Amino acid sequence: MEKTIAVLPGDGIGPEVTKAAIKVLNSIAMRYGHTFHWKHAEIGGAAVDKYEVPLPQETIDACEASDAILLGAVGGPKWDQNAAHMRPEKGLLNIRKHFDLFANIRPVKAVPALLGSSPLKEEIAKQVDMVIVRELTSGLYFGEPKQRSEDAAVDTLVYTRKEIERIVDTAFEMARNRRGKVTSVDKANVLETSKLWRQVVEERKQEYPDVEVEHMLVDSAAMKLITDPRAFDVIVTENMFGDILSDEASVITGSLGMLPSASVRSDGFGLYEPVHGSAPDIAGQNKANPSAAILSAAMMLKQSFGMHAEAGAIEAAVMSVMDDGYCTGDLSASGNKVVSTDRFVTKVIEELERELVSEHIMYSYV
Ligand SMILES: NC(=O)c1ccc[n+]([C@@H]2O[C@H](COP(=O)([O-])OP(=O)(O)OC[C@H]3O[C@@H](n4cnc5c(N)ncnc54)[C@H](O)[C@@H]3O)[C@@H](O)[C@H]2O)c1
Ligand SMILES: CC(C)[C@H](C(=O)O)[C@@H](O)C(=O)O
Ligand SMILES: [Mg+2]
Repeated sequence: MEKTIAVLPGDGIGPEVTKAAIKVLNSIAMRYGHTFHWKHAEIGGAAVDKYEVPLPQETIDACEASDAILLGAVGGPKWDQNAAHMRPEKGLLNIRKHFDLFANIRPVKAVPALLGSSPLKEEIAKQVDMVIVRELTSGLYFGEPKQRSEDAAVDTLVYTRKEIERIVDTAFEMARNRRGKVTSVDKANVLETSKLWRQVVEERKQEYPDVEVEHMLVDSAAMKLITDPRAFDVIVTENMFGDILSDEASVITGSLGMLPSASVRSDGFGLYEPVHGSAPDIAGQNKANPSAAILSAAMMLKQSFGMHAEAGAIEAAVMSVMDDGYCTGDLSASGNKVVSTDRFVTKVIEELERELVSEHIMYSYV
């Protein structure tokens, strides 16, 4: 197959982990006979510096001319004092909205070689296998009015029935292909948007009689994620709750640097990015864990291009390098050998080039 991929490295460790993902994808292209064309463009702080906007039209054009988008991370102290419309994060929010990427899929699965790095007991962490389905283009991030004066500030939480229906349907479809359980997380004891959310889940569940549904308040869900994460299969929730719960869930796997994500719309077009941020504290030091970016690239192959075997090969290669005892500094507690970002990527590519690599599908989300 021939595909064009827009690459938006962004800021901090974004360029380091994106470069790693591209190396892995080039190795896949060689092995499976695909051609990937790369269209590099700026987003976030890098775009603010060059174009004075966090999402320039040039970047939108590059993405529109591509089959999928691969993104690193945005943000950093250099731009933290910027006005809201000039913040790197605004570029990320705008690109999600522009392309209507309403479904943010964040799979969380225990990695056997990293159980020693999980803050949870091994017997709990090792059975974790869930997907967080986060609504990404509405809610508190986008609601109007959004404004600030000297003595007061306003953010607005709005959800329409249609916005809730489409994300809830995404979660039900996914649960059908997994263990058949959806946990809808809200704050229906306080928020009107959550009451509508809960009502829509109740209505939509009539179409999915084979799926078990439970409702959980977000504070209780945050507690349960740590005490009994095995109880979750598919979690569906609104934008901000999903942001918070996914960082919390990520550390069960040992590190935020492990968690990939896909942000997709109904026709399969998507943006793929690690869940983590630009990690300014380790940027430019060849220390970042590239796994989340590499596994996000695997999600792209599977979800946007239907390349299931190729995605499975990448997931297997990353796991195999960890099984062989290699990791980056964020996972030093696992007892594995700490190597640089570059060395880790070289190891992954060596695994991919070994004919024996098993094309084992680790994450189940499509
Ligand atoms: N999707 C995104 O682009 C995204 C996501 C989250 C935060 N951010 C932005 O990133 C900046 C920094 O935010 P933060 O510090 O709160 O969150 P962060 O995710 O960047 O970092 C949190 C901690 O995790 C570590 N970490 C994160 N990714 C890692 C990796 N791949 N390998 C090893 N260690 C890793 C960092 O070193 C840091 O100690 C902010 O400007 C924030 O807005 C961007
Ligand atoms: C950087 C920020 C705007 C973003 C979000 O909150 O969505 C990030 O935390 C994420 O999880 O992708
Ligand atoms: Mg986040």
